[in-house]
Amino acid sequence: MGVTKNALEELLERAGGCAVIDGGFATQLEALGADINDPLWSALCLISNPDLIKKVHMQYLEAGANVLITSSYQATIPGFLSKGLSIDEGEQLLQRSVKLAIEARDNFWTLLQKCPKHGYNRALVAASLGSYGAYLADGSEYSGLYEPDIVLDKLKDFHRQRLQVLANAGPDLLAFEAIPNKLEAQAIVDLLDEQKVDIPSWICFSSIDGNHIPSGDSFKECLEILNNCETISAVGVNCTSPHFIDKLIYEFKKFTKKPIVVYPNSGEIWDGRAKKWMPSECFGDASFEELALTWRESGANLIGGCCRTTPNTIQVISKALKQKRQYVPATMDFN
Ligand SMILES: C[S+](C)CC[C@H](N)C(=O)O
Ligand SMILES: N[C@@H](CCS)C(=O)O
Ligand SMILES: [Zn+2]
Repeated sequence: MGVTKNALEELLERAGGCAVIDGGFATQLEALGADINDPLWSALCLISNPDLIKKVHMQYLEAGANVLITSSYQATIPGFLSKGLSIDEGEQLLQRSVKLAIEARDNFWTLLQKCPKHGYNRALVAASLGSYGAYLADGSEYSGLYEPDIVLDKLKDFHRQRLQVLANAGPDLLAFEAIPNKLEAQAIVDLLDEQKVDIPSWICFSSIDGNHIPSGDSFKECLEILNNCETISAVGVNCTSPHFIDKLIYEFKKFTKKPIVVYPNSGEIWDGRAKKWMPSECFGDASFEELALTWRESGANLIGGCCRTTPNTIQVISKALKQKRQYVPATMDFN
């Protein structure tokens, strides 16, 4: 008897073992003219310019993304309340983030039906959930250092309502992004279990030094927490320099059997106080061709880009992975 595959496993099978995620969402919003210098960051556009959100999703689909990550990274009910909105309105905006991505995916898929040999996979929609640090909007998703009173229960309280609303909005996946400490990973796992969430989810960590997550916790400790949670269908790293990715894939493979997700930023560094990207050694789009092939070879199952990457980066990744297919066993078993 075959075991039923979840949406993520099906996608990985359709994509030959390695699927493409989209790129920097906020980055492309800004490139199209949005001003997101705000505590809500990219989620501000859920209020001010939902059409632009859909346009960014469309551009990533055209570039070859198999997974769209929604605009909810920094969208929270408390964040919306501080803009003078009601809880109800906040919940509607969270739902809107999923709806916009689903509409873009469905429109794109309908258009493709006119071209029988289009070569695209139908994309999945992953509802984004940023960390408590992202909500603070002080750059602490890259330090992992929260105030001492931010204990496990407080982090669960922070994540509870948004998780419920986004899960009920009908995404294919949940994407916990740039989680900076193991306490928050534990809070998320506890909530997924308590709420009996059955949507395949991934948790990705950020890293500044390539050896630990920002708080100093080890990847081993973090993965031990995630390995026990069935809802977590993939684990990985995002918004981290491409420099560290290959080494981290090997590190992950030592400690987990779950599929591995990598979507680094360009290598630039975010100054959380100045709210600016600092010039540093960074990777241009062309370098992502070879990088993506290397990461797939090393064992990554989902590859994309995070901040400061664009649809062009994703097109480079998608083309590289399509042109140079790798041998894939008939059945993949991640258990
Ligand atoms: C991934 S960072 C660049 C997002 C923005 C940050 N949370 C802030 O608002 O400062
Ligand atoms: N999904 C978010 C991640 C920021 S680290 C974005 O791409 O804007
Ligand atoms: Zn990022």
